[in-house]
Amino acid sequence: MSTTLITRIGELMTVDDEQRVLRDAAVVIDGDRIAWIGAASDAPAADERVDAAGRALLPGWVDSHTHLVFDGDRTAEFEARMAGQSYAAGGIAVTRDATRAASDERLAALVAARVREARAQGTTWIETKTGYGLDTPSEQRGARIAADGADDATFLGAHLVPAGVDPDDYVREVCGPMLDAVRPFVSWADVFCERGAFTPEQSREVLLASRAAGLGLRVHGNQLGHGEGIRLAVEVGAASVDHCNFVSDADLDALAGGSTVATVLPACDLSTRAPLAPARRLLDAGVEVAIASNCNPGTSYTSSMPFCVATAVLQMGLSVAEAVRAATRGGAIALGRATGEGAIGSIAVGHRADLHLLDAPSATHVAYRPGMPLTAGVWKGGRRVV
Ligand SMILES: N=CN[C@@H](CCC(=O)O)C(=O)O
Ligand SMILES: [Zn+2]
Repeated sequence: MSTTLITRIGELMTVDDEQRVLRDAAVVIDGDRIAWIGAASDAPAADERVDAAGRALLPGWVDSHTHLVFDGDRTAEFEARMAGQSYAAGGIAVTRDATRAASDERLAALVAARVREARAQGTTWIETKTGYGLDTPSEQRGARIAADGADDATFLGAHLVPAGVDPDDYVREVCGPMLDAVRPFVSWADVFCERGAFTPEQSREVLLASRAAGLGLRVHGNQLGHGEGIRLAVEVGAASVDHCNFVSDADLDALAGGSTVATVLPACDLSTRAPLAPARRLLDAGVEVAIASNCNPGTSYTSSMPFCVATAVLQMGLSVAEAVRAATRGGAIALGRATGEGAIGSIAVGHRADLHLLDAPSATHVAYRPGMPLTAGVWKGGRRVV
């Protein structure tokens, strides 16, 4: 297996247990793993040498929440929103129709193109969901395409009750034949627990059936108003509850007392003109916070993690170190992949060599120069992909 030395790193943000930041540092990649970290002056020789010339090196972004398996866009809905309308779950049906009409090949190509866009901005691990099929054959197809195109695949049959279908019948289908059909392709299940989507009771039913089928759990919760999504996520031991725009003191206590990550979605909050998720308050209460893009055609048509990190710093009150951690290690924790051999989201010996070289001397530039193309190189599993 060949080795690569990345040397003369101006700022190496490890996001490791001690949150170490090394200056004039080097990293050695061996195969798909990180084999060595230390001072550039002590670095061992390697087959290939990359001169970072003072640039910053970070873990690749871990985007733990996207919906990439779709066709069509929702420009008209976005324009209406910018003219004052509020977001409602019903728009999901527009994307469902466009997605069902697309061929398998076209959908797979769309997902691949979206993953390439994300990677070009430093994303090295990406989760994606079904949820624009909404019947058993279409959800199964979405699950297969999600599993082929992304690193983690999530079943979101409980995204919207299709018009004309009885909600209880639909929940029975999600928990029965649909779950059986997607099971070979996914390791996670998610539910949109919100007024206009699924009630807490329906959501609990879907989550418990999914857990019984061996899937890890995630919840879309408290996006459009106060409700039970966050507390339900903690109660069932979900790995993550995502959105969290409306967080009561009881929700905060539940999160602080549990192990569920609160995933905030800054680009979605801007695109829906929602109150920003209270990431500062969550961190201050000791809650593990992740940042993800929520790339989807309805509420957040971007996969730019640098944009999300910049927004978290500029608008949500996070420090650069907190935002970088949330967008790397936080996402890895939300996907159960932050520890052990081959862990992602931090730079440590034995972890996967998923790395992001910035065209800047420090990670601060991601927030200081928002919207600028600052990705100089990306390694995924030790292989240079950008
Ligand atoms: N809120 C639920 N699901 C997506 C939006 C889906 C859509 O509107 O197409 C989200 O995470 O924001
Ligand atoms: Zn989502």
